[in-house]
Amino acid sequence: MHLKLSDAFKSHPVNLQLKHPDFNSLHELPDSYAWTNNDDHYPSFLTSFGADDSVPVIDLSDTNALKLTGHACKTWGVFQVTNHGIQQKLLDDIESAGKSLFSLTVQQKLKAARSPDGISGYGFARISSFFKKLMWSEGFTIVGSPVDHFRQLWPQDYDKFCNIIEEYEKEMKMLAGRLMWLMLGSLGISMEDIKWAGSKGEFKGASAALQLNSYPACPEPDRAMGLAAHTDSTLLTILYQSNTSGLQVLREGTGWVTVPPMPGALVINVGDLFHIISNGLYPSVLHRAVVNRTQHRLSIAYLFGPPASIQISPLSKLVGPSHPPLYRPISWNEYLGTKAKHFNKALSSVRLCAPLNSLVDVNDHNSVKVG
Ligand SMILES: C=C1C[C@]23C[C@@]1(O)CC[C@H]2[C@@]12CCC[C@@](C)(C(=O)O1)[C@H]2[C@@H]3C(=O)O
Ligand SMILES: O=C(O)CCC(=O)C(=O)O
Ligand SMILES: [Fe+2]
Repeated sequence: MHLKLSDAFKSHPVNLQLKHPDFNSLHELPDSYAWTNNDDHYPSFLTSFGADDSVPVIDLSDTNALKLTGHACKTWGVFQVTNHGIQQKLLDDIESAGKSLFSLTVQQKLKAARSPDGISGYGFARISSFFKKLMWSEGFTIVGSPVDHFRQLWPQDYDKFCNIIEEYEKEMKMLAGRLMWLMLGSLGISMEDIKWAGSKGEFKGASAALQLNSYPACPEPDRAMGLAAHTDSTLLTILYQSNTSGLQVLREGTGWVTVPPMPGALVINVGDLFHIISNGLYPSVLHRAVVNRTQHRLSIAYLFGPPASIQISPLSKLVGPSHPPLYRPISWNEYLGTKAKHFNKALSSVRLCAPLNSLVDVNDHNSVKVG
């Protein structure tokens, strides 16, 4: 059966609190937003101040980009890219579209609320249901055309906003394809190994979601959580975080490392599905967003994956007698359903054999060893 990405949560509805807060009216942190280490699966005390370990930055025009990408994926599961070909004007346009959206009144935004079994629309992050405390953020997810929702938000000029989204998605899709071939190439995988990429390797049937995240300035940032620690259920994610810091990644042996915003750079996360097809060679990076006292922060994530209902599995070239497949075949839709049910245990729930020593399995985040 050919399911679309938008069908992923039909059998996993989640009822998040519909009434959304007006963050601007909150001058102190309500208890429902105050996180203690017990509320988080990955405590804050792991934050590394001034660690000299920093997320790799790769210039995509560098002749060595393939090798550098392989090393970054293997050792970090995340890297920043420069010279990626996305015009600054487009990044500015999507940022200001996001700002217009989140500055609408709560009543207006709720007209485009995501339904419990839907994928697109306004609301808290889906993973909120796994936490007792609320996150200091709001989000808007776009899968397919945003026109119906945007008509609710901006009855007069929804067209202008739809065009920006369309253009952004077109450019991101091309960049995602380029990054896929760099990441796959670094593993010795070529076009004939990925049938669903199409004869020209342009990933025509790929699915994607665009996630706009808004983190208002927060009266008590040290006790709040912008977006709780998670891995992305994607092949890869392209994140634009503009010029306000907040993104942190968990580095084994070091703790939480801030990904510093660099003008015009984009952050690339290895997602759970790439971890699966690489047969565990590339870890999907655990990350979170923290908030700050004075600045509103906006981030835009392009979540890229395979066609929603094709089965993906560890690539046959990476599997052999000494490297048995670590994961069973699964489609993106099924994986999203699994994530909706098991959250951070989703990857281990599709794992075929237990890691030899779970203390060193970087993608079993329940046992990850941090110093
Ligand atoms: C395709 C998707 C991945 C995502 C769930 C979604 O259906 C669309 C939103 C994505 C997002 C963005 C914020 C963090 C996250 C964990 C969440 O709650 O919604 C991711 C989901 C994911 O990667 O699992
Ligand atoms: O806002 C950020 O920096 C992180 C966003 C994120 O992790 C996501 O949208 O999946
Ligand atoms: Fe994420």
